[in-house]
Amino acid sequence: MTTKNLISEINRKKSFLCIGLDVDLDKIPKHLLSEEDPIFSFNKAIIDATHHLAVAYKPNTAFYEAYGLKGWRSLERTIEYLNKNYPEIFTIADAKRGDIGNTSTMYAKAFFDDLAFDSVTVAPYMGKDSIEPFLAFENKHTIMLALTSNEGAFDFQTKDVGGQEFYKMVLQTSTAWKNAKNLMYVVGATKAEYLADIRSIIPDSFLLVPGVGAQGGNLQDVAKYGMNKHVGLLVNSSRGVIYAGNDTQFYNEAAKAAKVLQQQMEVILDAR
Ligand SMILES: O=C(O)c1cc(=O)[nH]c(=O)n1[C@@H]1O[C@H](COP(=O)(O)O)[C@@H](O)[C@H]1O
Repeated sequence: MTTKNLISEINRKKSFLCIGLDVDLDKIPKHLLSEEDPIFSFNKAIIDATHHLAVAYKPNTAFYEAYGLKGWRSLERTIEYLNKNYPEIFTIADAKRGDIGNTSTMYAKAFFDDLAFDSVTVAPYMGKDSIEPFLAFENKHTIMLALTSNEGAFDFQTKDVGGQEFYKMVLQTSTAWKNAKNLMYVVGATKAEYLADIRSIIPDSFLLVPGVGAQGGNLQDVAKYGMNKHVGLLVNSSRGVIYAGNDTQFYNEAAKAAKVLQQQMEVILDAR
């Protein structure tokens, strides 16, 4: 999907919501466990109930890899279902990959060619030659960790390196990489106050902002400091949406939770 299409979907749906499909068999409603593929059944119900409220879905691959071959099959069925039934939705494989060049190329093929995701998350620690293989894919997006939502973000990312914080150096450096136009960045919603500085380095890039909901990030602050002229934000909530209910009508509860976020986003977008 092109960035242009993503922006027009955001404006059409009045939403920049991304729903995280982080499916844990211990947390899904018990009646689904007797189904042939409980994870896919859960995802399908959530997607069908919320697709009009969200512009993106983000399965975190850990939650699928944890169940081995069966889990990977559930991931494959989920992305196939999204691409076939809701092609206007932006899809994110949250896999946090990145390795030496030839290995990164294989990771990129796995998520862009084989599974046909629109984007994949990557970790920047190994530098330029670990990320450029992802950027070589046309109309695919590589979402690089910049300033993460967790406590450990302060271990390295905010450390001073030659007069500036490390995450700023990462952002600045990445803008010179080949096909940098295909980069988006992850900034945790719990770090909203950093967004103004981040925008001064990458004014036009899309940001994936997880951490609203279960981690306590504030949507209004994220929008205040992080929104650009094209909106430029995808705000993710996983547990706060998908586990809003736990009975046979769980998908209706998820839709209600998604609607609350979408309505807040609509107010923010209308006030621009
Ligand atoms: O890359 C991510 O998506 C990510 C980066 C980050 O800094 N913090 C973060 O929580 N995430 C992911 O975003 C999702 C957050 O889930 P909830 O806290 O349940 O909304 C999980 O899949 C995390 O792995």
